[in-house]
Amino acid sequence: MATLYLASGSPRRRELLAQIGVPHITLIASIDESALPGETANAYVERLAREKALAGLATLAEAGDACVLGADTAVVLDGRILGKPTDRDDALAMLAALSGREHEVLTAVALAAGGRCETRVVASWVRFREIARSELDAYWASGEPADKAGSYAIQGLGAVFVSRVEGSYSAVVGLPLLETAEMLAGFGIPCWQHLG
Ligand SMILES: Cc1cn([C@H]2C[C@H](O)[C@@H](COP(=O)(O)OP(=O)(O)OP(=O)(O)O)O2)c(=O)[nH]c1=O
Repeated sequence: MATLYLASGSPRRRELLAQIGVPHITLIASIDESALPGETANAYVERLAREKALAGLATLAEAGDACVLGADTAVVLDGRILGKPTDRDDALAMLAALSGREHEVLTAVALAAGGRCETRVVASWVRFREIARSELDAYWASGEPADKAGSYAIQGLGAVFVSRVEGSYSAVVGLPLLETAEMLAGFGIPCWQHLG
């Protein structure tokens, strides 16, 4: 069986892969996350996931039978990509824009091995209730928004803002587990390995 590497610094992605019983080794592969001029959100997350997987593969001295997984998540509102906030003002502006509205969450997964690289993009929709100004300040002070796309975490304190989710909950957190399991199977890597 191929050895799976996860090209990600995200603790959420490590936990999600572990949740479905897929052993892996974490790699750190840094890439430039800026969007290209005119690039759609869909094309953006797919490109970043692919670049993370390929950059991860390139760090391995001996690629052998290695398979590298890269992923990227973006929140999309009115066609605008909301990535991780640069600072407090940026986070509060994002959360105020998301307040009382529905937005799309796009997560792309890429698997690279040998000369092969496959990608999938999963779309989900999340609706927020109205958020009060005082809640925005308190939420920022919790530290949770700082490293999350769209400045919130559905799996954390941010859950109190979420009135509705349609699509893949695990994709919103950072890795669509159904689609990831299907893709891994195509590379000969099964899930539930902890069951023997
Ligand atoms: C919307 C949302 C995002 N997120 C997180 C998932 C990702 O870690 C992050 C989006 O940023 P990404 O750039 O996709 O990922 P990352 O920089 O954290 O990790 P890496 O590129 O090394 O894989 O936001 C949540 O944890 N919960 C949520 O509800």
